Amino acid sequence: MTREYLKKASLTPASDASEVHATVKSILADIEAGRDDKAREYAAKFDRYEGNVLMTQDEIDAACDLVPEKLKADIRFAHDNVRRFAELQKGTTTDVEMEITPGFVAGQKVIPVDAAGCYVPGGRYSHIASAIMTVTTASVAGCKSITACSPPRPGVGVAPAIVYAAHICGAHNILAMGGVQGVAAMTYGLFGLPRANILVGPGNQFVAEAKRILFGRVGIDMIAGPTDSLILADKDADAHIVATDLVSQAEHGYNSPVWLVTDDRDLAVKVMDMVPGLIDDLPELNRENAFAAWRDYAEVIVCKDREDMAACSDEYAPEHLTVQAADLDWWLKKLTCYGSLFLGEETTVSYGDKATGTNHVLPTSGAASYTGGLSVHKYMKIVTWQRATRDGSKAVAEATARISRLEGMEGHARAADVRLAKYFPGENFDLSADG
Ligand SMILES: NC(=O)C1=CN([C@@H]2O[C@H](COP(=O)(O)OP(=O)(O)OC[C@H]3O[C@@H](n4cnc5c(N)ncnc54)[C@H](O)[C@@H]3O)[C@@H](O)[C@H]2O)C=CC1
Ligand SMILES: O=C(O)[C@@H](O)CS(=O)(=O)O
Ligand SMILES: [Zn+2]
Repeated sequence: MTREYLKKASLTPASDASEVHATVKSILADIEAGRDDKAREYAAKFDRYEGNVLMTQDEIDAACDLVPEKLKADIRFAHDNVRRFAELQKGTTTDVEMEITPGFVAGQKVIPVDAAGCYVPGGRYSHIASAIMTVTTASVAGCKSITACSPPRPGVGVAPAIVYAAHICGAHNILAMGGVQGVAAMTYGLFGLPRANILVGPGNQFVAEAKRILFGRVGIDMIAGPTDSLILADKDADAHIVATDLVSQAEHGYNSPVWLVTDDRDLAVKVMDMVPGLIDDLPELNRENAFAAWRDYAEVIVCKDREDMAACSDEYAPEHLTVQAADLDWWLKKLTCYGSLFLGEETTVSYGDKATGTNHVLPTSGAASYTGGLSVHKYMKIVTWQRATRDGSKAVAEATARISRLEGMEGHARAADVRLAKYFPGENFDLSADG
């Protein structure tokens, strides 16, 4: 049996890519030329915001005062989990050194980048959790300057809970600016900010494209665009939970794909019957997003067995991958392409999105085939160093001279020759290409 598509997407995240590219490229060029004033113009155009951009301490304090105590406690709970997980990950990459050959030592040193620019999305929803995920990891990495930027609401500014989260997680600057203009402000060093060395954080297709275009002059974490999610479910999965979980991630936006992959046709049919009712039951904005995402981007695929399900999932390389099937250890071992994996019904993508401690800034649109999500490591440069004694350099110099000469790189070879001549006068070396 080949794979059977009970539902096939009519659109993919690449559908409007060239239009988005042209729009973003021209906004970036405009802002690079027109600096702060041009960025303000775009904020007025896209977000109807004309207020202060770089938040003052008084503005930050006033926003924090507006956040209810219970929500503050929840934000601190999530921050603590993300911080401790980031610290654990940081400990896995450390400075090391070894004596490569006698007298010749080579080492690795881990250095955090100076300035991190953290994008916190806020067009449709107030992504408090994204502020926690990005700022906390930058802070644990040891970045000296951390800027959080997020779209302001007209007449209000950045959502107070986002300001509170960015502040307690360690942001040094908070910028009331979203979209391409926010990304540009951090990259070009507008509003008195230092130029970012790395841009991190998720966002819509405009934000993701801005990061993609700017990559090279600034580092980026990855392409973390519109959310996507895949659920692997077998015959024993609870159809209501599977359907609820699919809808939970389709609400992100009209362009958020969700996919169900199963080897049980009956389960697939049950889930497809349930989804429209669950979408109807959502508040208006969420309903509109999920309705369009389910109609245009969702897929339901019946595979012949679990081997085929795993292969199918790896082809999608989803941002979020959930397994609601027997033998979770088998799946953990088998699956290779995902941003974050949720094993069993007892956990769910929403937990990881908001509070578990694993990062929710994750690769989308298949990028999980080559990268994982945001972690403390994305801010850390792993560099190398070396030093040698004169005796220790001898064997390396001889090999270098001969290899360089064989390559035709006489200048390189002579850098070795002069050292051999200086350190070992009177000794003869055969440093010819065929020596
Ligand atoms: N991959 C990941 O790890 C995560 C991804 N996300 C994704 O982040 C996204 C958030 O999107 P939004 O709510 O829209 O917030 P957003 O903050 O990413 O985008 C809002 C900004 O988009 C700009 N914009 C809107 N229309 C535009 C246009 N026509 N031309 C140029 N700029 C325009 C505006 O300047 C506005 O400030 C969703 O797609 C969600 O799925 C969210 C969290 C995590
Ligand atoms: O793409 C993601 O990771 C989002 O699901 C995270 S959140 O739900 O917007 O917090
Ligand atoms: Zn989510």
